Amino acid sequence: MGKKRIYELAKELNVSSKTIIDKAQEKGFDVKNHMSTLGDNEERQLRESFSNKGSKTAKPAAKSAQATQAAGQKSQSNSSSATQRNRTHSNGSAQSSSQTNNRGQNGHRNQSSNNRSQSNNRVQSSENRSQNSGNRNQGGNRSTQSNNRTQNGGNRTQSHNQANHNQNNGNRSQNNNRSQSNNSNRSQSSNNNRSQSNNSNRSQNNNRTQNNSNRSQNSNRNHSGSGRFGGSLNNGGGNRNNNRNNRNNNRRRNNNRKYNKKNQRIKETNQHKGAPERKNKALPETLVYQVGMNAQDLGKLLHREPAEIVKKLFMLGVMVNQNQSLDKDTIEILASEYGIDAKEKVEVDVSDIDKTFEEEVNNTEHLETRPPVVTIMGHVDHGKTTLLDHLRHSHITAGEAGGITQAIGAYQVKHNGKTITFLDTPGHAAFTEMRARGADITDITVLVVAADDGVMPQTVEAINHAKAAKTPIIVAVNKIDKPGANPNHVMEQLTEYGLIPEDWGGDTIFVQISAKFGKNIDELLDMILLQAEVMELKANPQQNAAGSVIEAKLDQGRGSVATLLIQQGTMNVGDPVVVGNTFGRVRTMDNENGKAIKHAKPSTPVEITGLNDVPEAGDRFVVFDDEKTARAAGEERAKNALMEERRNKNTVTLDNLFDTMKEGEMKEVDVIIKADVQGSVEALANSLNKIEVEGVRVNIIHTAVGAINESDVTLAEASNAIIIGFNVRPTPQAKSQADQDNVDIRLHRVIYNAIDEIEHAMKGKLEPTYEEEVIGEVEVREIFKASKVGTIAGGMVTDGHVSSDSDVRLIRDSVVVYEGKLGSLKRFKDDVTDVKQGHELGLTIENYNDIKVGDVIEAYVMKEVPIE
Ligand SMILES: Nc1nc2c(ncn2[C@@H]2O[C@H](COP(=O)(O)OP(=O)(O)OP(=O)(O)O)[C@@H](O)[C@H]2O)c(=O)[nH]1
Repeated sequence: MGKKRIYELAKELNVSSKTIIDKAQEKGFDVKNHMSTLGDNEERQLRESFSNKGSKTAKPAAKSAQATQAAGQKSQSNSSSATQRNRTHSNGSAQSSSQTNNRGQNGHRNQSSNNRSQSNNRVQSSENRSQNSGNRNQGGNRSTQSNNRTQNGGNRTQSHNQANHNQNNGNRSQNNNRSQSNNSNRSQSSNNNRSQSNNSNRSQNNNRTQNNSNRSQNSNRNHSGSGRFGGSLNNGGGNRNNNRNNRNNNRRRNNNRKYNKKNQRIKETNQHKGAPERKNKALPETLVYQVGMNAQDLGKLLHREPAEIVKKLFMLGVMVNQNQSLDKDTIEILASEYGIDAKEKVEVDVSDIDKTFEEEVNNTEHLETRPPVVTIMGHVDHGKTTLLDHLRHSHITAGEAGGITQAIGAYQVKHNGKTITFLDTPGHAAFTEMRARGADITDITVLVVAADDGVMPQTVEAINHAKAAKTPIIVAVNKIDKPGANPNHVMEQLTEYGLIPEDWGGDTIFVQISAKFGKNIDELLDMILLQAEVMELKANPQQNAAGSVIEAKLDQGRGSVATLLIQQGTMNVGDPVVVGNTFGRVRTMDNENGKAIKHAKPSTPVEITGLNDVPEAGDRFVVFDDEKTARAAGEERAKNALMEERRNKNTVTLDNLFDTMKEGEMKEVDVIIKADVQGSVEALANSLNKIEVEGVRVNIIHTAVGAINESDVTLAEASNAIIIGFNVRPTPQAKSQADQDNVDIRLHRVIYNAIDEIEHAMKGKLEPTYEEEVIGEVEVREIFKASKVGTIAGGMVTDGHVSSDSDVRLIRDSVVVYEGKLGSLKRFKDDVTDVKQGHELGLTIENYNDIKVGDVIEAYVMKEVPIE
């Protein structure tokens, strides 16, 4: 026997799945939902705990049976009029009643071979339905049920119970249940027939009893057409309806018979085999479904006729046609009826290429070692371009405008038979900008520091940017050929930033080079490869390509041209690709030397054409299996405007810091400190490091002396950091960039305030401070009373102005009499938003009428106080 599922046990025990789940969890069983399975021991324990409850649940049934008896006796004399009342409800409720009954029977056809216990189960299930899930019938039937119970239940229930007493005392409560259910059947049908048929058929087959009930409905309804209400209703129509009802009922009766026969068959089959018979094609092992599928869809997946699915659902108590959408629970129960597992197929949002990208990048199959991707960073003129130039044996420096690297490029060099990919960025800002757009493409950072110049501000920024990106740093101490070169001094300086040479007990690789003369360049490449080896950089060349845009432009002749770095998979000419918000097919693909290639493996930079628009640097790209999907995804993304998304991106600010921390998204609050002098930077950093709140700590990712610049804002945006400015201000460009990117800049003049503010924000106590600002004064010169609006003060603005959203203070003889809000503000008869000094006005004060001539009304607003 297979393991029992929660819902199956729930059905058997006549309790909700949730009750079982709760109980199971209470007992420490590992169950999650109604589909969870139970071990034999667990099942036994649960049964035991519910067997106690079972006797409790039987009580109300017994009670209601008693009530039935009593009521039945009481209302016997009224039975004919009550019958009429029922009839008025007849049509709709009769239908649902027959449905209910059938459902109940079929749903439990497998549970027992004993007729009596079948009927018990049936009763239980119909009760379940009326209590828990079958809201469908409740409203319409309730009144008729009670009436019927009153009329019919008495006699039959009595005799029935007596019989049960004689037969089996243990079943008493169940039998009572049954009589209840029969009563409710009866509610929609007639008494006489039912009582006859029930009496004669009950012991044999309850299905038939229902059919009899249906039949009896017809006779009653016909009766009613010509009976008490016949005259007042449309007689002819009534007959027509009755005939139709007869037909319907006959059909239903036939159906019921058919189903009953079928049920009997299935019941027998199931009793023997325990699992439904498999027809024609084998069932799939798992039903991979989507919520909302209908019987037709499921039929295709299960290799079964939709009609069979509908029937099966019908037996499970779900009345649907082939086209009706089904919910998750129904589909899962259906699958378990077929004895197979069900798994929901989650709708893939093709336009969410970030998700696809992550999946592709995190794929761990067929992994092969890939070349490292290296970014060279450093202070201006320290020799980045010269180094790359030497590596590529070309002469970029000579052709560069102003000698400053202008474009982002990417190149591959071969060393000892291995490949290294170099990204040439115009500084750390671009590097961080790429990161801000989600393109974490650098594996290793080479920090170039001129030995004659030493550590400069941008060297420090570069270190912090690389650290924030969590890439290992290899220091290339450059220009060692120069007379004033002092590599040791550079090494000393860098220890302050945590970059300690291996010789000195640290773990940072230092290489002393001369980019200009090519000294120790091979050693540098060796070290890069060594670092790469330690990092075990791998990718799967067998899957669809995914990666990032290094740069892109519109070329007059070739259209959109994009330099891409392939981070995963292999890109082929002809591949359908979505790049950022654009899409296309790879028409041509060149390597960094301008040579056309057909395939490109991970870590390869390529230049492609074929996109329908120009993507942005830092955008991600994903190759799709077919062009149709790529187009759909690209168009969808274009529609959603990626830029818009970025703007709405939830950046961390002090205002939302606490909430973000609460959501468990944060373990560290990243902070950038800029101050006027180094002493303040250190004092602030030390104090902030000491703040400890609920396991969250402050992490200072960058500190420097000087104004807050664009690079700081970019770093803050990429790292979700807050910038604290101490005695410094942001540059205008940095300010507008921060506004645009929602980067929180906090400016302070007192260290204590800065610390206090961060601490309060971390504790969720940060509240804006408001200050009252008096904006104007009005002298009341006249009073008007209006029944609807109350007292209207006519007067003159003697100072400042009054605006319609002002708060007001009524002052009489220099004493504040009332404070409240302005109700209305008028000039002559018009509502206005503002009245200036020297102008007359009319005003009311909300909820205050005791205004007098000579009063002074002071208007004020509450202003948020900017943080010091
Ligand atoms: N003597 C000497 N000069 C070097 C060396 N490396 C670079 N230079 C010189 O330093 C100057 C600046 O070099 P670049 O390579 O343009 O420096 P960069 O870091 O790329 O500068 P930006 O592109 O402005 O960020 C050039 O005149 C180079 O010739 C070196 O190893 N030795």
